[in-house]
Amino acid sequence: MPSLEDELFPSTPGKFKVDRAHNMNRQFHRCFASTSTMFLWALFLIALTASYLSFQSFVDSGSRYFSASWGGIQWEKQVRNSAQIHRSGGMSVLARKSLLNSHGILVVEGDLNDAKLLAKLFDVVAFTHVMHLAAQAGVRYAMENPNSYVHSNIAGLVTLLEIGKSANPQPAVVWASSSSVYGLNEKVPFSEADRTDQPASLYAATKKAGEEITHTYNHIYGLSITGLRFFTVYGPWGRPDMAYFSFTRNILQGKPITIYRGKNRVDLARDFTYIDDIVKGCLGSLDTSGKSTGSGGKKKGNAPYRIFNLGNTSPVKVPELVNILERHLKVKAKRNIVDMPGNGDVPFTHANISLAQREFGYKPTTDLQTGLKKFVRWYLSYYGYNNRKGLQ
Ligand SMILES: O=C(O)[C@H]1O[C@H](OP(=O)(O)OP(=O)(O)OC[C@H]2O[C@@H](n3ccc(=O)[nH]c3=O)[C@H](O)[C@@H]2O)[C@H](O)[C@@H](O)[C@@H]1O
Repeated sequence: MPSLEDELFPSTPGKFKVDRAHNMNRQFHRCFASTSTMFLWALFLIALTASYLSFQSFVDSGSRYFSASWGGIQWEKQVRNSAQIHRSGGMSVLARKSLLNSHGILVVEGDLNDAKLLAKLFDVVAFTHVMHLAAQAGVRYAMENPNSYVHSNIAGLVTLLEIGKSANPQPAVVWASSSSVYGLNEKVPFSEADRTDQPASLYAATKKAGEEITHTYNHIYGLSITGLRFFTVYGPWGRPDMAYFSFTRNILQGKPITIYRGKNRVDLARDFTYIDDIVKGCLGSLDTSGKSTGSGGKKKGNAPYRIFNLGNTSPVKVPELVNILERHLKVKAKRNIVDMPGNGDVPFTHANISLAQREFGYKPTTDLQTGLKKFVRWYLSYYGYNNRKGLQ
């Protein structure tokens, strides 16, 4: 009898360490920020994979992480209906699984490495765009489970690109790269043309490899490619492994938090970017993605190959992040300050977003103070802390 862990996680090595306290009887929610923008494309959102998503939140302890099977006339009909191109106006929602379902958007639970499933989906629907957000994410976990990064971020990406290049019509592909590709780059703020040949972690190296691999599919097959370098995304429904999330949990539970400090005791800093701003960047990328030129694996002309930074352009030091959380939670953190271990972390990130601003008007509007307030409000309500006195 497979253990609950096996039930919850796929066959791939990509086991993301989920805090089981979050798991127990939590409804499976695949979550994205909601947006009022209308999707005018038959969009294939690859938000499920053998490992965790950038915006993955909680998995129901009772349900299977992957649906047992797919296919058949009824299933194909559901996929087709769900991918119908709607006329403009109205609301298309990227949010929780149940909400997606209530808007007639079918969520197909499957493994990014399942080439048969992806081929079937493209056989059933002529997708015009793919928004590929699935990955084994996380800088530090790569040292514990390196194969899961290769499996999802390299093999999984190639599986998707192979299906995309053979599709007719070929979709335009927008996918999640990472600010971590800048690695040990010291020129700030980071611009897309800066050095990215010194990744500091295996995770960053697989994202950099993804940029090179997608370039070959653009060059050989005419796939339109847009890579988005996300800068430390945070917000409601986020990832429990990330600092802002795990710090909130520990502060509320009275447990200590570990704050890494760089060389010469310098504070680390990140260009934290709120999820709603990231979603606007994703939508802007889809709107302007340009068409793939090939079909059935044959290139018929040059197709766009683009890379954009999606950041907030104002890095904040990690200790300041903790100060803001303490203010919103009205609880003092138990700080344990240690020198940054050699775990692939970089001292700072800082995005130059002028390219995305020029190309599709990307403009982040949520500062960290405001974004963390929204996150804390969501966290307290989702985990039922609301009845605590004195907490907002
Ligand atoms: O920008 C990105 O592309 C990356 O952003 C995050 O990576 P990271 O910035 O390391 O985010 P956190 O893990 O939340 O760490 C934020 C900061 O807190 C620090 N930290 C983290 C954990 C901890 O226990 N203590 C601590 O001080 C980290 O060194 C870092 O400076 C995501 O985890 C990556 O998946 C993503 O690719």
